[in-house]
Amino acid sequence: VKVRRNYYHKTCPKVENIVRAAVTKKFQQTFVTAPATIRLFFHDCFVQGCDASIMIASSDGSKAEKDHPDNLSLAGDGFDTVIKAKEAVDAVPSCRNKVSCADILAMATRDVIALAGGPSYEVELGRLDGLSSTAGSVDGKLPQPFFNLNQLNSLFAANGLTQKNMIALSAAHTVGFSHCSKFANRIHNFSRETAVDPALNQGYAAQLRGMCPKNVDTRIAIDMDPKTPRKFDNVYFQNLKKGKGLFSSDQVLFHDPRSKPTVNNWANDSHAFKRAFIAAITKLGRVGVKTGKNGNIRRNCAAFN
Ligand code: HEM
Ligand SMILES: [Ca+2]
Ligand SMILES: [Ca+2]
Repeated sequence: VKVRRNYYHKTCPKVENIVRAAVTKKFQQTFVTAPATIRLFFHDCFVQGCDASIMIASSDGSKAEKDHPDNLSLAGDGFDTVIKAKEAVDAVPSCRNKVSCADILAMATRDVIALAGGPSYEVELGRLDGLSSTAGSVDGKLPQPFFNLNQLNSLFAANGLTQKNMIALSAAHTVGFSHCSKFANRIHNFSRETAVDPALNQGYAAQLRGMCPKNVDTRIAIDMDPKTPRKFDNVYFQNLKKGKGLFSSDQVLFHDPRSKPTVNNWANDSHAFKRAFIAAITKLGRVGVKTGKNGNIRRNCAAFN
């Protein structure tokens, strides 16, 4: 493991306080800060590792990761959170250009989870920023909402994460929004026999059809957790037990006998869930960490130095 606690102890000892203050301010302006930042961290870590490659803007000649179709629905507030926190860090003369964008994203993610009522944890630091970002590199690296358990497990295993880690991290869908297109197949044209996915709770399906009618405006997004959309809690698992998982990839965690016991456990035991989530997100933060010549500290998170 290359990342560790207190990495900036000498160079920028107050970095965690500086980031927390900037993130808190942004969170108070809009709740979307929380889900947008958490998802940004996930999409960063699964493509080329946790190296802020997701932050790079496309330039004339090359399309960057953020413009791959799987990343187009990342909310702008996540990017803005990292940029604001970086500005706050760089405003302190001794910290200027000493803290990586990848670490700022990891700290901001930790902070928004706590702000949304989720578990608090010590964040490991010491990631350098990556030196490449291409849309092509995203192909096949991110999970799709129609994935089954085997597909989910193999993609997470490719990043060193277990099925338990995957289930714990999926609970990030306890906050935030989804566009209607991401689950439209489950409520309008599921199969030749039935328009609505039989795994969906009937009442919930009717609600979803009301919020997301067939030719709904593509910009419409709805809460992913119908019960506590603004609280980072284990209600995600309680929802799955009621057939209220929004994506097939959520619902399958309760329907597949291999993952069902874990869902049942964490639906009943929020402390066990919190412990598992902390272990999983800490492991996620270690994926593909760059050090030495493989990275640097970007002056501008959206552009290479
Ligand atoms: C397990 C496989 C996963 C699949 C198939 C998946 C898929 C999706 C999809 C389709 C959306 C909706 C995007 C939109 O329409 O705007 C979404 C949102 C979200 N995902 Fe996932 N996701 C997965 C795992 C994760 C993980 C591991 C995390 C973080 C640890 C995460 C965090 C989020 C968050 C916070 C949102 C809400 C974003 C917002 O409100 O801006 N997801 N996910
Ligand atoms: Ca990355
Ligand atoms: Ca919730």
